[in-house]
Amino acid sequence: MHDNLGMTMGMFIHDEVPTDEVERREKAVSALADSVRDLVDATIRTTVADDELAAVRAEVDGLVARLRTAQLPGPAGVRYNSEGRSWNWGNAVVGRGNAVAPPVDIVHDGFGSAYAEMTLGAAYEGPPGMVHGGVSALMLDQIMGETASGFRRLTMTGTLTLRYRRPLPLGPVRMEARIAHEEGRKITVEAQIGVRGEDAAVEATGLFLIPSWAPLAETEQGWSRSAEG
Ligand SMILES: CCCCCCCCCCCCCCCC(=O)SCCNC(=O)CCNC(=O)[C@H](O)C(C)(C)COP(=O)(O)OP(=O)(O)OC[C@H]1O[C@@H](n2cnc3c(N)ncnc32)[C@H](O)[C@@H]1OP(=O)(O)O
Repeated sequence: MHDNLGMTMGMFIHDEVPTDEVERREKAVSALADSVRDLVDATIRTTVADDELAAVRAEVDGLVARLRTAQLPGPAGVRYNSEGRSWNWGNAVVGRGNAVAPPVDIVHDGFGSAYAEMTLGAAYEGPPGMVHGGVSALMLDQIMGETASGFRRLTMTGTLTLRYRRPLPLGPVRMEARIAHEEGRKITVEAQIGVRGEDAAVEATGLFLIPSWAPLAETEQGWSRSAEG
């Protein structure tokens, strides 16, 4: 029996918020996420006394309670309006409202090719002073998925293969992805992440699939590049 695992195109939420309002809200949400990201870094690195930690915690709990006075019943989802603007503020890599996501701007330099530069700080540590291998995989999955999709079609990760060639130090990093091959609903993407100007730390190959329940191309929908699957 064919099983689409419960996911359909209908899970992308049509939300008729005017684009200028989306952009105003996005700025405000991003600014808060930036501050919360700073809070995460400070929480990891602080050496203040225990009673000061407890006092800060009480204030943070108060802030959480204020935000919860009005909130969505579940995750943010992927939304779009009929002007072609889409937004995905909860996405784990590029979500503008997600303080867990490193602040990443993926640049698409033509269909089938993309790159991004970002700084991965203390919150992304695995081996001492190094980027966690799962974080590299996460970042690569996102840029590879976006590259496969090109925001023209919906793609999902089928198989991701990673080769960790050398440890990646925390700090500024660069990743790149390009479509290597494409046949029907199957798109092979190659990518890498590393210190800019140095040999790749992690190399990746991924098979991305346009699900059988999704159209082969969605260009007529005109979704902007901030849409995510
Ligand atoms: C709307 C407008 C656009 C806007 C939108 C833009 C979005 C742009 C941003 C995206 C950026 C997101 C970046 C994060 C990307 C994730 O994180 S996606 C989340 C992780 N991945 C998943 O959850 C996928 C889970 N798996 C599934 O949902 C389903 O198994 C799949 C992958 C959709 C495939 O299901 P299906 O379409 O029903 O395919 P199926 O008929 O089973 O198989 C078709 C063919 O593919 C092969 N195949 C199936 N599964 C696999 C697999 N896992 N590996 C290898 N081959 C496979 C089959 O063997 C078969 O091959 P052939 O026999 O035809 O040769």
